[in-house]
Amino acid sequence: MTTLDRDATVYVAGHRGLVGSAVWRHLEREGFTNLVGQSSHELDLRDREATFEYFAKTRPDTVILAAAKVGGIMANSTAPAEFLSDNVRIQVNALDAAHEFGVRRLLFLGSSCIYPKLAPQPIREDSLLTGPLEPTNDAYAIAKIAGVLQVQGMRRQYGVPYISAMPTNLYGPNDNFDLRTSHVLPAMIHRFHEAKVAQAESVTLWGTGTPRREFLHVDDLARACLFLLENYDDPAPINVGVGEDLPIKELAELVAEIVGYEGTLEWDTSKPDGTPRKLLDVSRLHALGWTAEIPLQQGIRETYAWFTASAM
Ligand SMILES: NC(=O)C1=CN([C@@H]2O[C@H](COP(=O)(O)OP(=O)(O)OC[C@H]3O[C@@H](n4cnc5c(N)ncnc54)[C@H](OP(=O)(O)O)[C@@H]3O)[C@@H](O)[C@H]2O)C=CC1
Ligand SMILES: C[C@H]1O[C@H](OP(=O)(O)OP(=O)(O)OC[C@H]2O[C@@H](n3cnc4c(=O)[nH]c(N)nc43)[C@H](O)[C@@H]2O)[C@@H](O)[C@@H](O)C1=O
Repeated sequence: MTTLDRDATVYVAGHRGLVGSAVWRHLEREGFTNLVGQSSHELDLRDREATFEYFAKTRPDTVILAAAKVGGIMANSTAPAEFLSDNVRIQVNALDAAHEFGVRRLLFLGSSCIYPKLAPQPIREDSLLTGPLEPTNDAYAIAKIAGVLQVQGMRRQYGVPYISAMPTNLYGPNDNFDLRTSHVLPAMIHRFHEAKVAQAESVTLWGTGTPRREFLHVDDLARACLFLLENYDDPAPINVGVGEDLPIKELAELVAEIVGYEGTLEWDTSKPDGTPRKLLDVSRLHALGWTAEIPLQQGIRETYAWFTASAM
């Protein structure tokens, strides 16, 4: 157990995004006084020289690497070259700069999609690299796997206590609600809200509705990030999830009820389903003493309230 110095410089890379903004809020609540962040316009982490200059100037003590090119199933499957290239460049530059400028603690965020498409459920950390990937996000997964391996390599070669966490599907305030590029939960909130306002008779969702997914509120993830930085120091990536999943069809019914949409659901089966199931085994995290706290229904209610307030 290492208690992070509340006055040390902590760089939250991606601090305006879903995860980075939640991490920032949590660290502020926990008394951190010297948080730093840059928008992608101020610092494009794909630019190696600019990244090294920023680290040289800022000299962070701790880094949470939540900057990435991120998107839902369609964004991933239609722009694989960008998902691979952007993410490899962002993480290689940030990790190299962290080592060069003496960052003491670093958390790299991967994703549950790095595991094989048909991994035994719930998915244990040691399933990594045991089978073929899900084709709709294989490019992104390969980039993230490279990040996990770089962190492991840096630990072995330089002896730095850097770690990797693998969150399950996330949701919450500051998510991307764009109907083409978002993940399923923000897409459903947006679609059902629009349909309620327009009094539409039906809403069309993607795929068959049969795949199962697990959803973690981003405020829970933010708590887990600090917890891991203070309590976890191992080369193996660690899963972060709730330990429960549900079919997309049931999620749709739940979101429709919360939003107050009473029309029917249609399924566009020309759109991809993705992996049939992605439930993380969270027993290692539970054994360390951390569990998720925000129930799905409450989290969706709060996210819907945030969505309507921010759309005003
Ligand atoms: N959302 C999810 O369901 C999941 C996310 N994760 C992981 O969590 C991390 C954060 O994801 P999330 O918060 O959802 O994503 P968001 O898209 O909400 O945020 C991504 C952030 O990265 C920044 N960013 C993107 N490209 C660059 C760049 N070239 N240079 C500098 N900054 C950049 C963006 O900055 P700006 O806003 O200034 O443009 C933004 O703040 C990622 O590593 C992702 O893989 C893992 C599992 C699930
Ligand atoms: C976090 C994770 O997220 C992605 O993987 P995913 O879980 O498959 O992504 P998703 O949230 O977009 O979809 C989940 C399920 O939901 C169905 N679905 C229904 N209707 C809509 C809909 O309207 N939009 C979306 N996006 N999906 C829909 C959709 O067909 C699929 O069956 C990867 O990018 C991966 O890289 C990654 O890291």
